[in-house]
Amino acid sequence: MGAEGLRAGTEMVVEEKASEMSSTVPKSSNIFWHDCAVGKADRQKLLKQKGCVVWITGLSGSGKSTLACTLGRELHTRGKLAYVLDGDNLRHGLNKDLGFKAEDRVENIRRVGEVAKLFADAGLVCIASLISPYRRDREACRALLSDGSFVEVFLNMSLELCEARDPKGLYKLARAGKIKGFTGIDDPYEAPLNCEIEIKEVDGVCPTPSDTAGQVVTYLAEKGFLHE
Ligand SMILES: Nc1ncnc2c1ncn2[C@@H]1O[C@H](COP(=O)(O)OS(=O)(=O)O)[C@@H](OP(=O)(O)O)[C@H]1O
Ligand SMILES: Nc1ncnc2c1ncn2[C@@H]1O[C@H](COP(=O)(O)OP(=O)(O)O)[C@@H](O)[C@H]1O
Repeated sequence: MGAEGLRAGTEMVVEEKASEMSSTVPKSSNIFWHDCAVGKADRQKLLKQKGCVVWITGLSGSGKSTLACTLGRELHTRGKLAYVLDGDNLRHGLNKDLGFKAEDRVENIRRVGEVAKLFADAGLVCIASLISPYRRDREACRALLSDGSFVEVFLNMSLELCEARDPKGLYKLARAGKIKGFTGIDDPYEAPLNCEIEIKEVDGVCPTPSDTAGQVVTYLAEKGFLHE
């Protein structure tokens, strides 16, 4: 095969691989996918686990960060490598240029979805905890992962409960009109329609973080993510 034929063939493979790996068509042209000799399967073998994303969604105060950390610790104790991507924390760095208007939230979720996908590709259990209020954006993150490796956990706590907790005093500020566009008050939260795990209050009592983390660990184990 001449140099031209080889180049065309290589570009075709590169385009196929890139479209498999990326969510959107890149803006830049003349970019090429470069594969490495060590792949996801090799990393999973090394770690004795399978990469996946546990995506925790819910209102502010619903317990996302608490669950993310409890789950992270539980997996660590079991010798499984996990990493928490917390919305609040990421807004101090990667997403510090973003606010809370709709388009910023969309971009926030898109970026975290892509980062989570990289962590899963690295072979880790990536725990993402963000309000992620728009269904479409969560579904777009789900679509980035291969079948079954996006596990959506919905902390379905009532606004009343979250507002009563109000650990940061943000609901109080939102009610006083000092924060505009606060999720659940004057900005929407779209509940998942088909999440893998839904956590609800039972007789007004919320399951403990430890019980919920246990439920997620059981799910991950049953689906085969905690062994190679
Ligand atoms: N307007 C408004 N609406 C909702 N939340 C607000 C807002 N302003 C600040 N905060 C604080 O930001 C945290 C949510 O960040 P996220 O990145 O998870 O939000 S989102 O997914 O982009 O909607 C959220 O943290 P959590 O309480 O842990 O959910 C709040 O502390
Ligand atoms: N399962 C739970 N039961 C009782 N209180 C909880 C539970 N999970 C979290 N909390 C408390 O609720 C508040 C909000 O939790 P947090 O994890 O910060 O929520 P979010 O990240 O969704 O804003 C905190 O004071 C936390 O200690």
